[in-house]
Amino acid sequence: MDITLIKGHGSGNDFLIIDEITNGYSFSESERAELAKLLCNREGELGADGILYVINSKNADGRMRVFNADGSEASMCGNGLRLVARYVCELKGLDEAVIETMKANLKVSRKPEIYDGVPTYQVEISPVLFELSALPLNLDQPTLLNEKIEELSDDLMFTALAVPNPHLVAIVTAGQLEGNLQKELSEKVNGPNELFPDGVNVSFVKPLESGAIYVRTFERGVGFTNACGTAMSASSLVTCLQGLNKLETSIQVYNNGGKVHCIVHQQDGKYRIDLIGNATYLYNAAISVDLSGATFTVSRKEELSEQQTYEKLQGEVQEYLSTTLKG
Ligand SMILES: N[C@@H](CCC[C@H](N)C(=O)O)C(=O)O
Repeated sequence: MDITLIKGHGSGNDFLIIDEITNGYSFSESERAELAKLLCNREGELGADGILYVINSKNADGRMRVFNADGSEASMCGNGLRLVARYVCELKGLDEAVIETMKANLKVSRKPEIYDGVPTYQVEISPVLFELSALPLNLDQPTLLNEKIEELSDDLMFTALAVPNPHLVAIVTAGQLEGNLQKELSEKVNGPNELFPDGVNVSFVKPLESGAIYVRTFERGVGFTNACGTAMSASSLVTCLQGLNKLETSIQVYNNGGKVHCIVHQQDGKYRIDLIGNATYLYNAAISVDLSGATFTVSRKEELSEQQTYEKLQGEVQEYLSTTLKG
């Protein structure tokens, strides 16, 4: 099969965007999963954290389906939604749109550039659920709010929430960011285990200056990524719940691939988060895929220049983190 695609990233969390709206592809469910495993493999010519399928929607401007690099489907993807927001808005000539995702129709809009030359989009992260059944997390209690999980760590305090994909968040010290602690416990809860039967995205959050945090995430279905948009949103909310940040106020969220802004809203007892950040395209490509042989060839790859500007932002972020993260 012949496929055209765009490779892009949000905070260095990179995706292959495949447009099923205008290209008329009719992939089966297993083909979508197999394509994710084949094309996202970092040893191949493309490589990515996942595939974003952009599909026609009956009740929104477009629909996003997200497949992780291991072929599993996720209910939501914050960094990916910014890319799909850009794709659908540019395709349809819109400044704002509604995108259907697995569990909710979400508002997206184009925003002033966070950094000169960096296309910037705001996406809604919602619904937010604390019931452990929403992740699921098998503990004999209804919620987990800044509490220990004996099986995972003697001293870390975790909060579990679904936004609506599942997240486990711990606020940590600089020392706890070092070493293998996050990797070991993330591999445990993303392998066969009784606690999280569907796996979970695991974030370590380090408060920086007032109004700023650093978030590192081990993603379900992928491993460590440069950033995870839903994780940064969930982590911002957790810092508000713990009095480290304020509701309705922009929080600067630093990550290994850049920086986003999150604003946590509370209305009628429910939370919703605005995630604002880059939607950068790297290249357009055309490929020819043989799924039965699990091979593909790239017939065209057209690099775009946007990344050069993004790298300036990323350079500044890395410099800032090199001085603030240790404290
Ligand atoms: N990187 C994404 C989340 C992708 C899905 C996640 N790995 C899951 O399985 O829930 C983001 O930016 O939110």
